[in-house]
Amino acid sequence: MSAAAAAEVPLPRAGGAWREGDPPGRRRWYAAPEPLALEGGGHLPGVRLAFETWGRLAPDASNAVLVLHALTGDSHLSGPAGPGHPTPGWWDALVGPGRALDTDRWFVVAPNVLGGCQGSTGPSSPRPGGRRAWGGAFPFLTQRDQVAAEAGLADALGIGRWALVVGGSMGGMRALEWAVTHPARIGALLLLATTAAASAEQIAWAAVQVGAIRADPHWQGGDYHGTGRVPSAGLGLARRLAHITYRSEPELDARFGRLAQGAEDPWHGGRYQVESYLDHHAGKLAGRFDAGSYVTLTQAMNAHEVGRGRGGTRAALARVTAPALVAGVDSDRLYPLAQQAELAALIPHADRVRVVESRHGHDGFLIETDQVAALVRELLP
Ligand SMILES: CC(=O)SCCNC(=O)CCNC(=O)[C@H](O)C(C)(C)COP(=O)(O)OP(=O)(O)OC[C@H]1O[C@@H](n2cnc3c(N)ncnc32)[C@H](O)[C@@H]1OP(=O)(O)O
Ligand SMILES: N[C@@H](CCO)C(=O)O
Repeated sequence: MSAAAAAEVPLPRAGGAWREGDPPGRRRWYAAPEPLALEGGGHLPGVRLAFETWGRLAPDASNAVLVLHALTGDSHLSGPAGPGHPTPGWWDALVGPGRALDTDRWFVVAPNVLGGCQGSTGPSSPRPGGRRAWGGAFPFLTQRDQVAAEAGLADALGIGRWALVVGGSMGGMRALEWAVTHPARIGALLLLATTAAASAEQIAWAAVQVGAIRADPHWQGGDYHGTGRVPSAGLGLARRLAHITYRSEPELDARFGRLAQGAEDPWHGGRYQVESYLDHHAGKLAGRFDAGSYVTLTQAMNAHEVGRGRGGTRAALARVTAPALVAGVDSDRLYPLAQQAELAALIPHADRVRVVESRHGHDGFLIETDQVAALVRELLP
């Protein structure tokens, strides 16, 4: 740990004596001691990552598990909603005594991604040296930049090697980058519903979402923070479109079919149930997420290509030394199983691709916690 980091933010140390009496899941911050050198050029000063932990770090720091969230997730992996946590933990069923990530045994760390808006530095954060938010001046980030920031957090926590790194979707992209960039720091790897590189179709869906946000007159080139006008209509449209891709056609049909929402009449300005459902998800996201972060993170996902500058996908994946499991969701139309099959085939110590059975599509990796727990238990017996 650098002296500068230690001086800025009180951080836990290996040894297990720290944080007696602190409730698990309390959000903390890591402040990077130096500006972060970015893959696309330039530096990002003042990097902070919000993170939460559960369990206790062993004296030799050998029991740490890193969990990396997806696009609109956060550091609140486990625990109830409360102050600072508008929603309950998004993988609560996996974390706790006796659960797959058994907190009597494992020290679980969940950071909020760099570029996000749930405590980590992102477009809505104050720009160092000024009083305004970064807004549209926030730099372009890649998954590698985000992992570089997370590596700084690991260093500061005294964690040289993770017993397991696990992530789904965008979190899976970062888990993969961890395993390729820092193979010696990974004891085991679990990749869920993710890919070696964003595909043309994934970029296409994402581009329409970014376009919807930028078309909102309140976007103002990303410089809307503090103006009282927020591009929530654009963000809501982006979420509606994204949410369709996160679920499966049979699920939507079985749940909503052609039914009208309550007493509404779709022939006379009313909505179908499925429209109301999308409106609900749009409103929820607009209430908890920053549009600038949505754009930054979406662009970083589009840039994801593990083979870039490493001689291609095959050569990059050959760097992974950890035993790995790669799983996809059978009904996922956004990250189809072929992408996970490719990863499983090319990662040297990966088992055959595993299939999470779910009618829920891509979101199955968040919903089918029993099946995900079984995969975690294979890697952390
Ligand atoms: C719970 C969280 O939001 S976790 C917070 C952090 N967020 C993340 O980590 C992002 C990942 N999470 C997500 O993307 C989603 O929230 C998921 C995947 C967890 C949701 O999955 P599911 O549990 O299957 O929820 P589902 O898509 O069925 O939506 C349920 C909601 O739709 C609402 N809904 C269902 N039908 C309709 C309808 N016809 N009209 C309006 N609303 C409807 C329900 O009332 C429910 O509302 P609530 O979530 O406010 O209680
Ligand atoms: N529903 C997930 C999907 C992204 O993988 C999220 O909002 O993060």
